[in-house]
Amino acid sequence: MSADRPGRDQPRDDRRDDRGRQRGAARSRGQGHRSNRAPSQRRRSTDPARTAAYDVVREVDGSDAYANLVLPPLLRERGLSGRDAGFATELAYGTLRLRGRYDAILARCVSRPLDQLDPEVLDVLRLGAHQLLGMRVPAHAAVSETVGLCRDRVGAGPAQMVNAVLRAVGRRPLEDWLDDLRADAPDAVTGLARAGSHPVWITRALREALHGHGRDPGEIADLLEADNTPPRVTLVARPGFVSADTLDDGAPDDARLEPGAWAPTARVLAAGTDPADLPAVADGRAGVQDEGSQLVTLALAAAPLDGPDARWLDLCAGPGGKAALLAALAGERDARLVANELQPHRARLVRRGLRAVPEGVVEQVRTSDGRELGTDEPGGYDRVLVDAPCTGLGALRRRPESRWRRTPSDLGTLTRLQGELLGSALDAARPGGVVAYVTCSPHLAETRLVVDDVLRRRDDAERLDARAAVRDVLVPGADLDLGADDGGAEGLDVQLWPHVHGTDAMHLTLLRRTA
Ligand SMILES: C[S@@+](CC[C@H](N)C(=O)[O-])C[C@H]1O[C@@H](n2cnc3c(N)ncnc32)[C@H](O)[C@@H]1O
Repeated sequence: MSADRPGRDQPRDDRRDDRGRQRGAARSRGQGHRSNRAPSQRRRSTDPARTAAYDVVREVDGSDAYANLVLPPLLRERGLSGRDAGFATELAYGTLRLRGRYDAILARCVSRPLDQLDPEVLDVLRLGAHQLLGMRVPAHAAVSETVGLCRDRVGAGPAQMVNAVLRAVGRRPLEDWLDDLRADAPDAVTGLARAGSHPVWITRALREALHGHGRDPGEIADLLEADNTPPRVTLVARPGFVSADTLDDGAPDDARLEPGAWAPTARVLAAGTDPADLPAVADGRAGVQDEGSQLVTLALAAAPLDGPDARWLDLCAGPGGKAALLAALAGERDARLVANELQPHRARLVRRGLRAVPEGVVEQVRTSDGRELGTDEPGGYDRVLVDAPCTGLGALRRRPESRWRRTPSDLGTLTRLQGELLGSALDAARPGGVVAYVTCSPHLAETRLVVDDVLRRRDDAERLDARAAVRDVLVPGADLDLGADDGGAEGLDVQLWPHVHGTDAMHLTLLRRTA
């Protein structure tokens, strides 16, 4: 992070001084005046970017809010943009993501158990730790600004303790701390979890998922690190509406797009460009979509099919990214799409996502329980997508706080629902029709085991080669490493990984309805 080294073209008011503080900005907003209080009572006016990050972290930790919903309006409200907005975002998101790692380090520097600290003080310490160990802010700036933040937002009482603890944290480089965390853990998985900032149960599940999906479980450290790295913004050019090559038509001069690694529809947007500034995104011909999501959708559309190919169903469509790509592909083949979603507000998002699609292509956006659709319309569809509600363990890099909110008990309810939705999707497919079972989680209970369980209980469905279907849609020359092929499900299903493919950990099983 170079927030302390501004670029040449940066307006002077936005620059930070060598203490990591923003020069002049507080005063220019009337926040830098001297207080009448005695010096010991005086609250320091702190950097607005750090204050914003603190307020976001508090909202998320104290009120169960979602960082991606709290941060953007808060930045707008406070007039933070450019480097300050970038600094606040990196500080807030990084602190939330790496909370487990920092707590394990702080526990060694604080004389009492962390759960005996006020939650506000603990969040201040985490923010300080992230500046020291995760952001390359000079140590003296990180400590003094965080102590100032503590005085300003929490009070003078704990400031001395915060000062002492952060000095202790900053005395050693990150790698030394991580070596200690790994060495002192009761077992290897706990060491990996602490150093890689994931709950132990998720670390264990991801390790098992690597093994179960044909990869080396030793890749787990790389996977955890990939989850700690914010993804770049990937766009999808929806075929028939805009080509990937012309996606930047009418875009601001500094918008730069690079080809995706796998999907011909994908373009990666340079940091700092707002996707909404691209006309094609604004009018719905393109959208923001992970490349893994694009690949599984393209693969469903490309899967071999005998007989009619006229009616497609997206059973769990909200908020509508895959439905919009499916509709574009359906339009090119004179097929029609029905998009179904349980939640009315998410069904509205689906309609909005489909705004560029000509009316005849979308037969209906319906709001109903997908578990009933197979009974309501048995055999009515040629291609069906079940992008099932899941733990989202494949998209942890996108949602900084989500790993700390999920619990193993979520799995039971979700896997039951996933099985019922897949059963309904198979009922809705005509004999010979194709069903794609997709999750944004690699957890074996949500992927392999759900499919195996459904297949065990019925004799009218068979697994197809999803790997071949994905390979058919790749950009020419792309070599997608999908792990070991043991001749069973592992050789047919597709499991993508952030540390290998740079995508979310999307799972795809393709099935054919046989009778
Ligand atoms: C993983 S999301 C789908 C993402 C979507 N395919 C996309 O690409 O934007 C799962 C969706 O399933 C919906 N859902 C949950 N239970 C459902 C049910 N019983 N029937 C239909 N949809 C359901 C959720 O509200 C959520 O919008």
